[in-house]
Amino acid sequence: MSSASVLELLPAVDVRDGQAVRLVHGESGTETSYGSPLEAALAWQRSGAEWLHLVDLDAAFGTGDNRDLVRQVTEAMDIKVELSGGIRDDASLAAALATGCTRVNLGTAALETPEWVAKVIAEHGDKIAVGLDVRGTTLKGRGWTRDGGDLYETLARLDAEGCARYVVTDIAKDGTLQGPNLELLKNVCAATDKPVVASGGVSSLDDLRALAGLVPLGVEGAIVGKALYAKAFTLEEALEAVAAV
Ligand SMILES: O=C(O)c1ccccc1NCC(=O)[C@H](O)[C@H](O)COP(=O)(O)O
Repeated sequence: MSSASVLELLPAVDVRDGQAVRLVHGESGTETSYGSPLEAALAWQRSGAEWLHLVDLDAAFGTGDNRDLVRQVTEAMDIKVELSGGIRDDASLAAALATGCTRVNLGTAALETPEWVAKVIAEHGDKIAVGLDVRGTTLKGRGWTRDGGDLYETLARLDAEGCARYVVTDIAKDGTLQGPNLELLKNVCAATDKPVVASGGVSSLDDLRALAGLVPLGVEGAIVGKALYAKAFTLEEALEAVAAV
């Protein structure tokens, strides 16, 4: 479990075809574009973010990659960066870690090549997080398009392998501004002692306060995407709201 008492906020920059975008339910083709990923990342940094959640959606979907741009954005940051999307083998992991990011988030690999994931967890420790992206309790890989087994069975296996942290996304909520799935997060926290980063659905400062209320259970951080781009609140307001809980 995390020792931090204030919920960490990770503003998201999801990159598709060189642009910062947000998707609905993570579905390819539902993109709303928000311009330059570097400008977006710098704006979150200026607003006081301590973390950036940076996703290469093309790498996740297998429609190419934005590797050079992702490296450029990561190198421009003075803050911690969590990299996600298409990190599935030695080459993509080496490229991700070479950007100087703080940690990477593995998704599909944890479902399809568990032996490799166990090996890199053993090698890299808390530089590796695993994304548990679910519909109901079924995990999804390959850009959230393919079933990948049961959430709790996979969580038990990864815990036994020493996985340091989980990024938990309810795909039904992602990009919808419908609020996070607090029940799912509580259930995951009850099933593991490792810190959990919540992702998907944040719509308001009250959602963030509710997530901050789960810090004692093991929720360490929250990824915020659409709500910031849609200007539901500012990052400054969000940081203030979670600091007051
Ligand atoms: O993270 C991935 O690898 C990924 C793969 C395929 C589709 C989406 C993916 N990530 C999306 C995110 O991490 C979002 O930025 C995050 O869940 C924010 O959601 P929201 O606040 O609801 O916009």
